[in-house]
Amino acid sequence: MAAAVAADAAVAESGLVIPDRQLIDFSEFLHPSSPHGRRATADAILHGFQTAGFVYLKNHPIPAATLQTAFARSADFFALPDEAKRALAWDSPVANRGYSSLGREKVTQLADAAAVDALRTAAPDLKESLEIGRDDEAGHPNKWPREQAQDQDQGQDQDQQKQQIRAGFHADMMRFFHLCRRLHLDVMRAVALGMGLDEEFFDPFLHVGDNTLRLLHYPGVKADVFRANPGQVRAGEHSDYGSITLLFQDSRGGLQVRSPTGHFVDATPIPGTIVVNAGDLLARWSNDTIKSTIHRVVEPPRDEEEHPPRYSIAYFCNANFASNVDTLPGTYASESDKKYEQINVGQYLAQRLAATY
Ligand SMILES: O=C(O)CCC(=O)C(=O)O
Ligand SMILES: [Fe+2]
Repeated sequence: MAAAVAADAAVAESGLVIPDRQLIDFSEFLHPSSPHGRRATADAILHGFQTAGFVYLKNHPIPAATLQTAFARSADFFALPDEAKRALAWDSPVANRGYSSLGREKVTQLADAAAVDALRTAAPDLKESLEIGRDDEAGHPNKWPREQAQDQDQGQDQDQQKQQIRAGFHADMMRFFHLCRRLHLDVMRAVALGMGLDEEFFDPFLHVGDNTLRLLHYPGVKADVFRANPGQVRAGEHSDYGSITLLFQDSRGGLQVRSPTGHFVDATPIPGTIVVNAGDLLARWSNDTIKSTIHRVVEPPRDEEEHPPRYSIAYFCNANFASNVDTLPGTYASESDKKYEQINVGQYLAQRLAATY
C-alpha cells in the first residue's frame, strides 16, 4: 500500500499529463477484485495509449527476482572484454540480433540514412546493447556469448575464461523472453477489450513471438560531456517500431517522453513498475487512434560531476513477421477514413531498422 502511494506520488511529480490514469494496477486485469475490474483496467490502458502513448504497469506478472537476475546477467554481459562482445556484432536488420557497440545505432526520427550518419557523427548515442530474438527463427540464430563450463576451469587459461560469461546466461535470458512474450499477449488483450474487439483479437497476430529483447548499458559518463555538447544524449529521441515496448529501467533516471504539448518530461523510474509504450506499428494499425510517443534518454536529473552507469532492458513486441495488418475494426467509419494501406509486418520493421544502424 505504502509503495503504491509512493509510486502514485512519483508519477504525479514527474509532471505527466494524466497522472492518476498513467499508473495502472495490472493485477486488476489478470485477477480482478471486482466485476468491473478487468474492463476498467483495459479501458485505462487503452486510454493511456490513446493520450500519452504510454502507461506504467504495477503489480505485473514478472517476478522481482526474475528481473533482478536479468539485470545482473546483463551487467555480466557488458562487463565482458570488448573482443568477446564484438565477436557477436549485430549485422543485419532482418536478423536484428547481436551486439551494438557505443555509437553503433543512432535512434532518431530521421529516415534518411545520410542525415542519420551526420547526426551519429555529431552526437553519438552513449550506449551499447545486445539484441536477442526468439530462439527458433530459421536462418537467424541468436548470438550468445560463450558460457563458462559448469564444472569450471579444466584445461582453460585465465584469458579464455575472461572471454566467457557465467553459465546460465542463455537459459535465463530465454526464460525472461518468454515471460515478456506472455505479458505482451495479455496487454494486447487489454487493448482489444478496451477497443471493444474480441479479447483474443490480437492473439493470432502475435503467437509466433517475433519480438526482440534488448539489453542496454549506458556507461558512466562525466557531466562535462553533456556540457561540452548541448546535443549530447544517452539515446536520441525516437519512437519504437513495433506494437508495444515493455521497458524495465534501473533507478538512475534520464528517460524522457514527449508530452502531447511537445515538452519532454521525465518518465521517472518507479520501483516495481514497467513503462509500456505503444510503437509505430500499433499506431498505424489503430489508424493513429493510439499514439507512438517519442522518447529519449538524457543526462540524469541529478547534480553530479560523474553519472554512474545506467542499465535498462527493453522488450520490443511486434506482430508476427508473416502477418499483414490492416486498419483495426472500429477505428474508421468508411474505407476513405483509413489512413494507411495494409502492410506486411516483417517488411515494415526491417525497413525501419535499416535506417537506424
Ligand atoms: O533505456 C531506456 O530507458 C530507453 C531505451 C529505448 O527507448 C529503446 O531502446 O528504444
Ligand atoms: Fe525506445
